[in-house]
Amino acid sequence: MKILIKNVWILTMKEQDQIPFVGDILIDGDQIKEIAEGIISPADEIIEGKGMAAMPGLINAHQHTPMSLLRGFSDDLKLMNWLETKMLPAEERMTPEDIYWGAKLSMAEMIRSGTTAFADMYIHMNEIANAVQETGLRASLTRGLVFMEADGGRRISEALDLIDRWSGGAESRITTMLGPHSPYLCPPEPLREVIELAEKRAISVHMHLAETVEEVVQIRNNYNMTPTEYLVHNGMFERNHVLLAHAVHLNRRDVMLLQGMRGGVSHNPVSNLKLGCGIAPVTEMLELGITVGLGTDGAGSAATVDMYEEIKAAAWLQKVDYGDPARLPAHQALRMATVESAKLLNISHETGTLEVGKKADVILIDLNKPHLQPIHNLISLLAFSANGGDVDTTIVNGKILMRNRQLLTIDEEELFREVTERSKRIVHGI
Ligand SMILES: CSC[C@H]1O[C@@H](n2cnc3c(O)ncnc32)[C@H](O)[C@@H]1O
Ligand SMILES: [Zn+2]
Repeated sequence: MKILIKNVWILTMKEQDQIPFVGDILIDGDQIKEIAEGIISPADEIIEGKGMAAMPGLINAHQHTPMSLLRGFSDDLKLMNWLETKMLPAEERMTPEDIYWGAKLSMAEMIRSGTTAFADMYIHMNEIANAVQETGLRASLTRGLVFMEADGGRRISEALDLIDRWSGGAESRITTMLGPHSPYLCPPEPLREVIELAEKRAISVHMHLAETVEEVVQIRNNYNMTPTEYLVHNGMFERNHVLLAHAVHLNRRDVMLLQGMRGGVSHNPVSNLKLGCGIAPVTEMLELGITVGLGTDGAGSAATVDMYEEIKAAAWLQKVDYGDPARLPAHQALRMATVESAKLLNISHETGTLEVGKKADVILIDLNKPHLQPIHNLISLLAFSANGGDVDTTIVNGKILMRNRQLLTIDEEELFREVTERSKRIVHGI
């Protein structure tokens, strides 16, 4: 299948300060074949891009997709209380089919708001992989491992089963990681086992870190270390590529300990704001060369999985935290949501920028909207004025998943019917 996008504003995200230009993009199969002005080529589908902007699909570096079923069910609680009294009991009531439909609900929202790839940590990952296969998205899937319960061993076997069954699956759109949940739910011995397993099999690790003050206090009381020191002490960063979610409560020494790590940090500002967790030291990490991408966390905490909200929140938080409007400018926030997140998922050789030879993960944003005019500075508009509803077309791996805001791989009527019934049972037991 060949797709030719004509006369579109192009933002490749390849260089730091690329100036957007008007041109054409030719997609052949799953790859970008050419980016230039005036491309003449036969194509199966020609998209007139006049009045639109093309940019790399957004990459959500930390998600729990089925938690869309728990959206709006619990507000105004602190993280531990929210998790222990609301989320975990509801998750106990979720069947594998619920997980499938909840994941699909998140995927519909992601395609609609321009996300083309995401990193997911949850349970019943086989169902999520099936949903990825059907919807056409790109994903890094992780079975979350919690070791405070007796069946931690079974969960490791589930994690390995996911890896063996799905790595490279769905036309190579699926990759996998190992997911020890967090320092507070992973004691040293099983944590070290997971780290060794990850090293032996060259699998990346996806883990929550230092999300709350309470976590820092608990790890200090148990091990007389910060959560970051705890991971270093157990050998997390010696050889592994690691995707750390949150990293809100880091002291200066912690930030320095992360310098040079393979992988990096997924900043999830909306979830951190809503749960009252704090503001991550993003610009400090960036100054030390640590890769910082962007994620939403689950819709149970973030309320939406629209990455445009994260782009804005990330920038606003750094500006207000330092009292300096020059912190985290528009192009840097967009980089975090694309090329930097791709590094966290270990897929930057394939996606995260618009480049010849890379996978065709492209989104088109409709600029014919009052809030996107006039076009003085396209980068500023896309970072600070656009929202997920402005995405007109979403293409992943050369396949169109949404065109003119019509989803092509998901039946939304059926989806809404399923999630309405299922969420009632999960949340209210009816
Ligand atoms: C065992 S699968 C993943 C597990 O993580 C829980 N979760 C969702 N959001 C957060 C968060 O912000 N911090 C910590 N844990 C979170 C989710 O409910 C699943 O149980
Ligand atoms: Zn999370």
